[in-house]
Amino acid sequence: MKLPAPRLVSAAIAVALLILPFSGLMPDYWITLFNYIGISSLVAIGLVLLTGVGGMTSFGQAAFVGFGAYTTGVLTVYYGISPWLTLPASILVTMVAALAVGAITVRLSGHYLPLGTIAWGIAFFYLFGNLSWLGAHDGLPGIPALKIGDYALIAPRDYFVVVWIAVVLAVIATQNLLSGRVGRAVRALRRSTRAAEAFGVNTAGAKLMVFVYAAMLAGLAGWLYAHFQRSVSPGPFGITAGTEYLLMAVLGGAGRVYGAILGAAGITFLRDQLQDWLPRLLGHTGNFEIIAFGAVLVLLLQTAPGGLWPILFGPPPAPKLPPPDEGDRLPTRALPAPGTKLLQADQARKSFGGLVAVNDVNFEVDSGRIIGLIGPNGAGKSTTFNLITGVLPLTSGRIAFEGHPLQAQTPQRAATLGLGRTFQHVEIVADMSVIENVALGAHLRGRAGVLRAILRLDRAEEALLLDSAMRALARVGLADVAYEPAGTLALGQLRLVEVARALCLEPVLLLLDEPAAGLRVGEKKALAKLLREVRSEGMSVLLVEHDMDFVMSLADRLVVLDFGTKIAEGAPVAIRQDPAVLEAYLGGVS
Ligand SMILES: Nc1ncnc2c1ncn2[C@@H]1O[C@H](COP(=O)(O)OP(=O)(O)OP(=O)(O)O)[C@@H](O)[C@H]1O
Repeated sequence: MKLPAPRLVSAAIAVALLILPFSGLMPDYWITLFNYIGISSLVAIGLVLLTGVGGMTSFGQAAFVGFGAYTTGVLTVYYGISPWLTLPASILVTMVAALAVGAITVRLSGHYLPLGTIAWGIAFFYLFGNLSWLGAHDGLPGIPALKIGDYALIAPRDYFVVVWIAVVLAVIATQNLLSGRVGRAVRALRRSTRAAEAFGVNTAGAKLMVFVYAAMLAGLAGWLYAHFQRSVSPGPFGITAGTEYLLMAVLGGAGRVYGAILGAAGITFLRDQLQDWLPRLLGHTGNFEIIAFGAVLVLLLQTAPGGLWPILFGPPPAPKLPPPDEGDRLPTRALPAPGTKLLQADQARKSFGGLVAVNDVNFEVDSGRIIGLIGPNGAGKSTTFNLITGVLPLTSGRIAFEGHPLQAQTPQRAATLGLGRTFQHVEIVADMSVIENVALGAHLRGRAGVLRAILRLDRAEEALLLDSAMRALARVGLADVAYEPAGTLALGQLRLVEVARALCLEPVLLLLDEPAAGLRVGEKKALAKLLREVRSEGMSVLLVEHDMDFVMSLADRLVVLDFGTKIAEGAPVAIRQDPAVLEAYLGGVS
């Protein structure tokens, strides 16, 4: 049986937490523990975004807590500045440090990225411990308590309010960020960087943004920690603490914001109990809880890699917003007049070492036409697609789109110019709803950035983006599965989701890589009808397809490649009779 909806449970827990510390029933010791849980939750929420959502595993987050803590420590102890004024300074210093470290770190991929975070995590720990003006390994004592007027927030009960207000604000801000246009792009990054880039997402920028956001939350945690502890020393900002924060995010559910609080509570309680019980059981003291944490992590990764939150509460709900007012639409793109020269490939060549995958190919695509790009396996069709869409650079030759040379093309620029594509091997974010996958296609048609999302000022635009996604889904006949997780759909449906996503870009040229593969007969007919419709609206289509009946019945013109070389071009009727094509591709069957 499923527990009640997360919101209900979290509301009940929140109310209980609000009442208990002030009821007199909870001893100070436990309230203190809850304060540490709150402070750790802030770091873990950042890690949810960074690691769970953005896919960047960081062991070094404790160092950013250190930046926040030492900044306020130095400013309050040496310069006597009010702690409330040092809050922005703590966050700003952490932000600057994160920008510097992140600019290098987020470029790393695979296991180099976590290794990189370990490296700077250790480096900052030793830096804090060796700078004499930071008190070296002894740290900085005498940090003042937070005060409201003359009232110092020293009692755990008082500090509880400050900590949990910060946690609630961080949860709201992070949820808001994730539910908008930028958040969708970040969520797409981990599963499909190629898809995100193909629809205009600046992946390096999005990764850096997440990195800095997570560090700022850690900086806030550091500020809270310093004024609660009223002293700072390097110990809590080292790699052990960094690993614990990561464990919190993984335990709760690395992709879920509320999971961060659950994980922080789980690990903090566990550490507290283990530090109590293990020395008694083993007869001497030591950091034995680290061994237990290691065991928990291994067990968790084997049995519940998604963490506890999804097990308890299932997948996150798909976003539903009230539809925009009648007639309210995203701005549309003006399509060129039918017959205008759109795409021109002139002696386009791509070599992979000694292999010439595309061999000085020439062809043109006019607006309002469907052009089929066909050829046997390995003929160079997908490579040609990748040259046009900026995934691969040309070795020589020229490709121009609406007069713009595409030599220094990136996938993001291709999307900006109006090139919308699907992939030969579907690139879908499986754990995101179908409608959000499709809305990713409209990324460039929205403007809302991080701040607007956090402040929830993006709702009107978000409603338009989701409305546009719903319309595209309706066009491909998948409106009824809009709110399902995309991973639950069959391959044929996923291909149609990709078509809908590409349509959501409002492309000038739609590039479809084997869209009919895996489709049933009825679905193929519906897709053919849709492609004729978009052609009549003035859109052009470049279609790579192995299903000859499908492509012959649709295309105005065919370009035939074999071993990277163009061997024929013309109307489908002529191509059917072309001896070179029959020989190379159709195997003599007309
Ligand atoms: N990144 C790469 N590195 C090296 N060789 C590659 C690369 N990508 C493609 N090739 C080679 O280039 C040639 C053309 O491949 P491409 O995928 O473009 O063919 P295709 O016509 O799309 O084939 P299919 O219909 O099987 O998808 C093949 O010989 C392939 O092995």
